Amino acid sequence: MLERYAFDNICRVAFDHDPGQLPDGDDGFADAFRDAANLSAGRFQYAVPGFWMIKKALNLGSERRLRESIAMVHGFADRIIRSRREEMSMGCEKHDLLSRFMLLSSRPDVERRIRDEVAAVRARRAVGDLGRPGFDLDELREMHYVHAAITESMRLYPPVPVNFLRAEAADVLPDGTAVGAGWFVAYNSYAMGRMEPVWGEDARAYRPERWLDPAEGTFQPDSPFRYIAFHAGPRICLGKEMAYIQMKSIVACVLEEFELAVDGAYRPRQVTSLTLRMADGLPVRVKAR
Ligand code: HEM
Repeated sequence: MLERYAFDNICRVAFDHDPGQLPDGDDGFADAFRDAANLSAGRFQYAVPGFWMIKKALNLGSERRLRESIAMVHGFADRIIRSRREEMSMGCEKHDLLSRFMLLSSRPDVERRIRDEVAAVRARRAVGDLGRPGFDLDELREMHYVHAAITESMRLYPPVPVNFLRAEAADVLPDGTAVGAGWFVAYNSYAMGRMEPVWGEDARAYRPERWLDPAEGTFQPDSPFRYIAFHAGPRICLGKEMAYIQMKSIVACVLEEFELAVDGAYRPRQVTSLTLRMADGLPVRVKAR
């Protein structure tokens, strides 16, 4: 559900199109996009590296499906671009906002602290404004613990778990490692988020407090080269701040209204794709408060 929600929202921002994946819509574009991402990621998993090139040349199996999915995605994008050009030539443009969901690790103590913080922010409102649904930008900025809880979730479960870049020219990495022209350089954010040399002995523990100033309780950002979930350097994610606003807003609004219970014994099967996904979703018991 969270994935379908994220997809609807990113499409609203990028294309001003609602693929209607929520509540349980069916959209050829969404399926084609998902297939294209999964099949491209699958190219890295062949026992014989580069075998996909032969399948591609012969237009067989997964490569044929990938070609069809990409054609559908391109066709969709071309139609959107054409219609936007027409709209712009007629002098009308539309603007929209993006939301993006994330998975919050289920821990009753964390959930309680989030609720306390959200309630405290709401309580600071003027009396006549107390019941207004949602939170404005300033209120979201005051939610340091929510910010820390989300950041900590993405340290352990980065939405982009592995990232590959291709060196255009020969180069040398800061630690002296030589990289040849045309080489692929990959980093594994999922592994980095769990490494003791990077995060200390409690690297695998979900501990939002590690992001908070002990005295002030305010969020303390870390170097993007260490906390790599949004990439780092000149190509760092451009939507990071927007993503936080939306994730915080959703976490605050959902936890204000509902109690969520995840079966601690359930181990979701993670899928290797361009983004970190769970094969069968995450069953959650939801109770109105
Ligand atoms: C939790 C949410 C998000 C995560 C974890 C995330 C992560 C990333 C990562 C790792 C990259 C680098 C990809 C690469 O260079 O290979 C990236 C790039 C980018 N992201 Fe995000 N992203 C998120 C949300 C968003 C949102 C909401 C937007 C748009 C509003 C966005 C816009 C972009 C753009 C435009 C780039 C390309 C930047 C460039 O290459 O110069 N992202 N993101």
